[in-house]
Amino acid sequence: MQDVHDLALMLERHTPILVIETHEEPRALDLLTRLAIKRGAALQQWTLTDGLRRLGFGEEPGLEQSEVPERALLHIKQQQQGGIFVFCDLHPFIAEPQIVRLLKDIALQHMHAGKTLVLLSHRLEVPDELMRLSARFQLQLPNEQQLMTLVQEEARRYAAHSGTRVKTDEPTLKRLVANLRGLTYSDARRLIRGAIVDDGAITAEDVPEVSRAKLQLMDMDGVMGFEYDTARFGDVAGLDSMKQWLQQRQQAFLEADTDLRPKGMLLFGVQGSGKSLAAKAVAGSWGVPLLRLDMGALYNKFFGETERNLREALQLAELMSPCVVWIDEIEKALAGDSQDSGVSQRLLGTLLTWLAERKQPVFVVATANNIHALPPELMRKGRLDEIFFVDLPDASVREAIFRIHLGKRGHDADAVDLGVLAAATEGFSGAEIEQVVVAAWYASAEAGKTMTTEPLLTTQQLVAAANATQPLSVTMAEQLQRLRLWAAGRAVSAN
Ligand SMILES: Nc1ncnc2c1ncn2[C@@H]1O[C@H](COP(=O)(O)OP(=O)(O)OP(=O)(O)O)[C@@H](O)[C@H]1O
Repeated sequence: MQDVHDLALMLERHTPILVIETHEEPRALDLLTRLAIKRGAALQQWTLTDGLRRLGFGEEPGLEQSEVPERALLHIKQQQQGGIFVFCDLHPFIAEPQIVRLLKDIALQHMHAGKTLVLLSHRLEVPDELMRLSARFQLQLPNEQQLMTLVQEEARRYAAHSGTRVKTDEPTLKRLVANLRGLTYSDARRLIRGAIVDDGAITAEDVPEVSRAKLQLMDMDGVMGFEYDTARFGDVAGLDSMKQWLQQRQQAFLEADTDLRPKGMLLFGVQGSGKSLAAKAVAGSWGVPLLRLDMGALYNKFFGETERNLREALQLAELMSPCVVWIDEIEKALAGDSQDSGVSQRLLGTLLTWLAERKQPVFVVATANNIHALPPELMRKGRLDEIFFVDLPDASVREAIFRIHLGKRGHDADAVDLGVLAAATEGFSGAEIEQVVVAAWYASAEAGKTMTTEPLLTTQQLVAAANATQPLSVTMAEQLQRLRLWAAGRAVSAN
């Protein structure tokens, strides 16, 4: 097994403290036990509940019953015998000065007494004093072949238990296995089991469910969210040049080598012009998961660890690849002010480095309302592939938006005069047109005094709803003009 071999190599390099960050404690202990047996070394484990005890060669309770880590460490420091000492619950105590000193004392005995400490926790910040005495070891994650074996094992188990074979098909199985990449053995097994037991089959519906569960397991919930709600290009009226640009890149995104793969795009424009809808449509039309990165939550949830968490979120996106990562209102995180002590600058650095170095097919769709707040470094050619300006829809696109939203609510768009509606909604955004349809629906429901039967909307009702609306382009005419001026020559029109 590769892990035992790698771990043995680390011990041979005389590393006094090994740090293993994992949620798979039993697997790590099993590995250490095998290693200890192979080397004929004594193995002791400390936990908060059982104190120190011997592992691997049969248990010998009462070695040092202390649940207090200082006493266990002192015991190890004073004993003559060498060996491997695994501390499972040390993370809450690791920063305490006595603990640091004792760990250091034992580590310094490493060469002559042959004592190796292993710190095993789900997460562990090693204090600076111990940095040079320690090395991190990462348990290997299962590759696709091993994941496929796990699926087969679970399918056999289910069949033996229920007497029926698990139904699935080759493409779904492949997508499921691809979505399990990056998970530990035990987490992958749990998700596979969950996918099978509900209906005795691995179906297309299990794939997004597994992606969502995986995101939760990775503890990025809130910062990186899985969006079920994707769209298709057919749901987006207009934006033809952007759609064409994306269609030309779909194949390269899914199949090309790293250098040729498209990286992403920035969409900016007035509120409600369909930027978010377009981000959803990229994922839906390309048939890949959509992850939403909430830059605001990065700041709030992990105060003081913002860049590290952005890095982790982006690594996670690679594990979820191929996927689209949608960074909504990117200016909110990157604009920066005198108060943030350079965090936004460092976040930008982290994002740009990742964009340049990322290995997996992850397509970024960043959306922004206020382009003036964005740092010029992000706008430079080559960072993202293109910058699109989403302007207000022209008359023909307004007709198409009416058609989509009337259709969505069960109304026949051919029963109204779309030309008249387009003329009545000059300067309206897509979101405002949708609101006109919704408002007219309520008004007509009110007229018919019933909410249960679908009222038939008339052109007049829709025009009345439009006339009662003051579009943002009127109240924010100046900002819109500034956006258009900035876009000229710097961005491509998405429309
Ligand atoms: N071009 C369009 N075609 C169809 N529907 C549209 C279009 N533009 C906007 N809409 C409708 O308006 C809703 C809101 O638009 P969306 O949230 O995508 O705009 P946005 O530009 O991201 O706005 P914001 O900047 O306020 O987040 C969409 O969910 C959709 O229903």
